[in-house]
Amino acid sequence: MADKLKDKKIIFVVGGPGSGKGTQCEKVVAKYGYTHLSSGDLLRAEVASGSERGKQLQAIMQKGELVPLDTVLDMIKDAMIAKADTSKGYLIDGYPREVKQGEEFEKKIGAPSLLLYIDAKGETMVKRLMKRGETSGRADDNEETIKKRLDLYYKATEPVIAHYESRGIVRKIDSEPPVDEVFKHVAAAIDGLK
Ligand SMILES: Nc1nc2c(ncn2[C@@H]2O[C@H](COP(=O)(O)OP(=O)(O)OP(=O)(O)O)[C@@H](O)[C@H]2O)c(=O)[nH]1
Ligand SMILES: O=c1ccn([C@@H]2O[C@H](COP(=O)(O)OP(=O)(O)O)[C@@H](O)[C@H]2O)c(=O)[nH]1
Ligand SMILES: [Mg+2]
Repeated sequence: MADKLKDKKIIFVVGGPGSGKGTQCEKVVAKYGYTHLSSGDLLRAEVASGSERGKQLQAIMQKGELVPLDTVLDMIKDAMIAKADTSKGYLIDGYPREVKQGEEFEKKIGAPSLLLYIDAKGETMVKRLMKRGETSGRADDNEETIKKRLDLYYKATEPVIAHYESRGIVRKIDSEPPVDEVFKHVAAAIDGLK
């Protein structure tokens, strides 16, 4: 039941591949006890399960393309409901990827109170992902797929930020500095919520 999700705080965390969304979300969990749901992690868990659906997802992700909207939204919704009794709020990391995804999320679940826009330069993101790729085991942390993810980010995801800007809920965070420095700004944005 989506009723369970009424009145929960929702924070969208949007930024390019390797901008540091996951890193900052972990720190928010530690300080504020929000529930962290990374759409990419949910998809990778489905791939790891070896299911038929997982095999289809893997092919899409390997190419750096977007998985169909309903698939991701259903996964996020299920994960949110599973945590609803203990959660005071949710960090939705890596979602929405395109304006339509955000609209569907709001229809089925609810409106976000804040959008954290984690912003790094393209060359920084590429460098970080190439480095992460040395140990991450992620099939998409390779030069060719990184380039595609970055292109798709600029094309499909950046318009999401403009879409929410008019509502006054976007906080842009520069993620070029060291992690703890960046987190100070993230924390200030969340403190401003109450
Ligand atoms: N200097 C600096 N490096 C960072 C910061 N955040 C992350 N990094 C580095 O960048 C890499 C990518 O960070 P992630 O948090 O995995 O990035 P992400 O945005 O979740 O990336 P995807 O999972 O690909 O969407 C990490 O392995 C860190 O080494 C930051 O705030 N400052
Ligand atoms: O809402 C989403 C989130 C992720 N993905 C897929 O999952 C991959 C990894 O997403 P993640 O957020 O983990 O990493 P990023 O691409 O931001 O580096 C993407 O390239 C997409 O193929 C998707 O299709 N829809
Ligand atoms: Mg991530």
